[in-house]
Amino acid sequence: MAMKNINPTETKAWGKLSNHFNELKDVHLKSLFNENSNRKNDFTLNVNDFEFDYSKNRINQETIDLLVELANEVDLKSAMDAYFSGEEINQTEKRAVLHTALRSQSNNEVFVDGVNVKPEIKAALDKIEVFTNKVVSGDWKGYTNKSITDVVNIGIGGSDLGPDMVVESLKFYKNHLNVHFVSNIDGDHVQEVIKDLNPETTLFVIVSKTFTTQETLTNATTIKKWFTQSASESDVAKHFVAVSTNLEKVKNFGIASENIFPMWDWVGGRFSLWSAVGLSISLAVGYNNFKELLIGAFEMDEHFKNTPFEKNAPVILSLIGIWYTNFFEAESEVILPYSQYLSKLAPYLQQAIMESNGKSVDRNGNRVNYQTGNIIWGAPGSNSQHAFMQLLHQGTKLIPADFIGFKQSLYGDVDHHEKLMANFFGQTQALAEGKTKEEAHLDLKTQGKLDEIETLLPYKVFEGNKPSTAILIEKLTPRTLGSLIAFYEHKIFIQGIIWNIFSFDQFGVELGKELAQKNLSK
Ligand SMILES: O=P(O)(O)OC[C@H]1O[C@](O)(CO)[C@@H](O)[C@@H]1O
Repeated sequence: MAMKNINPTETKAWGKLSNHFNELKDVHLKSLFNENSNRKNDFTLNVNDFEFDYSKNRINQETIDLLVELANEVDLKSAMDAYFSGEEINQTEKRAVLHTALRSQSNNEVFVDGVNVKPEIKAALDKIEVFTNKVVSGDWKGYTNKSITDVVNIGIGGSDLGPDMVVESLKFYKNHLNVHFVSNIDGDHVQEVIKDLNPETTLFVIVSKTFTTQETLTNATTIKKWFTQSASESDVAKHFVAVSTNLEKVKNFGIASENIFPMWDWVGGRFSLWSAVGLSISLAVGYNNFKELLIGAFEMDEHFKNTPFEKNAPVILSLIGIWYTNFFEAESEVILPYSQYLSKLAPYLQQAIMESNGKSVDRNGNRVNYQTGNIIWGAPGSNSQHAFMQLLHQGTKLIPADFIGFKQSLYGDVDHHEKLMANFFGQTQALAEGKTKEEAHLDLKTQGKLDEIETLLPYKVFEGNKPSTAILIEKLTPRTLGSLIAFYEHKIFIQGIIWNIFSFDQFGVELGKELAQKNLSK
């Protein structure tokens, strides 16, 4: 099953969507709700512990039908089969894209170049489990025979953002180990992290798929130098482990071969937290929780793989994203998790989404004549309400928003949680409905601001009709987090297929690296 490389704007569905857009573009969400009293139910999908409420989007049933027609016309189904079965869909790098195999809980074999990769994945997971248990239990001893208290993940991009985001998101589940992250080439970053660490009780995890990344190698070298000021070269084996595909380079760096965890070419850096790249996650929350994260992702994979497009959450929400980008000409999407634990979700998704779909050449080698990858940004609510939400409510730009909330809090404080979720729902409602001139007039009158009504009135009106999707999840657990991340990963894939671009390479990061290298050798 090969992918079809179709220019989406040349499909029949695209033409129909353009006509449909002209009919719907000025229709207010309020009238869409008035027209259909069952709209919330009609446009909500329940998937395991998730409720995807997409009713506050500027769509009607015809929009969904036409978008699904578009997905069928570009043959999304064949592309999905190619994605899950290990075909070389990353054609520019001649690689399969198999992060889904890393978390597969089924007995299905998955072949890359004729070799079933499932046994290698299982062996790597076993190694992660054994190592995690040794470190967490205190059986793994440092060079002065003390147990490990601190772990430092040294990596950048996908070798940092994913693990860092998950460790932060699952803080509630964490054990006694303190996990730190060093990524920036800025030497102040590494110094800030190591200044309070004790080399006798710290474990360093160097994560680099290629083991050639300037930032990671520079930071690792600085840290090794710092470590060997108090310990000897032979002690390195007790304190340094690495995750990489490049065994030769790791060994040259002085890492013992038994301390090397594998990575594979068929996993992209920004999709790699499910592999040993997630070692610091496993160390922070224990292997069982790491496994739960994988199971959650697998559950979303199964939903995506086996559900008709009309009821398929990643498919429907990706298509709605296309609707905004290519018809409403929205340029950005905001991610608003109503959980402080998810404060690193937006930066993580920035790499996942923008490094994947920030492309302007299609799969036939032609420059695209339509918009692709969006600008992703965001921060947790309720803080964001007191920061940038003004622009969403009354600014000139159309910014579709993903609100992510949980039915239960983790510590169980009902008062706080009720207030948090009242804000969550209040924001989506305010964005959708707005406030009319009449309503604003009445407010000013009630407030006794009679003299100022005429001057203040225009500023007090909210147009509304601002789209949002509410992703409501039972509770933040390793499992639901896994599903949430997998949901966004599939969104990236689907949108890349529709836009007819290659989502899994990242040549755009190279030129700047080359020029930095040239500057250094001047
Ligand atoms: O894991 P590595 O090979 O050090 O790469 C780190 C990151 O650098 C990038 O290649 C971009 O510069 C990312 O795609 C990747 O996640």
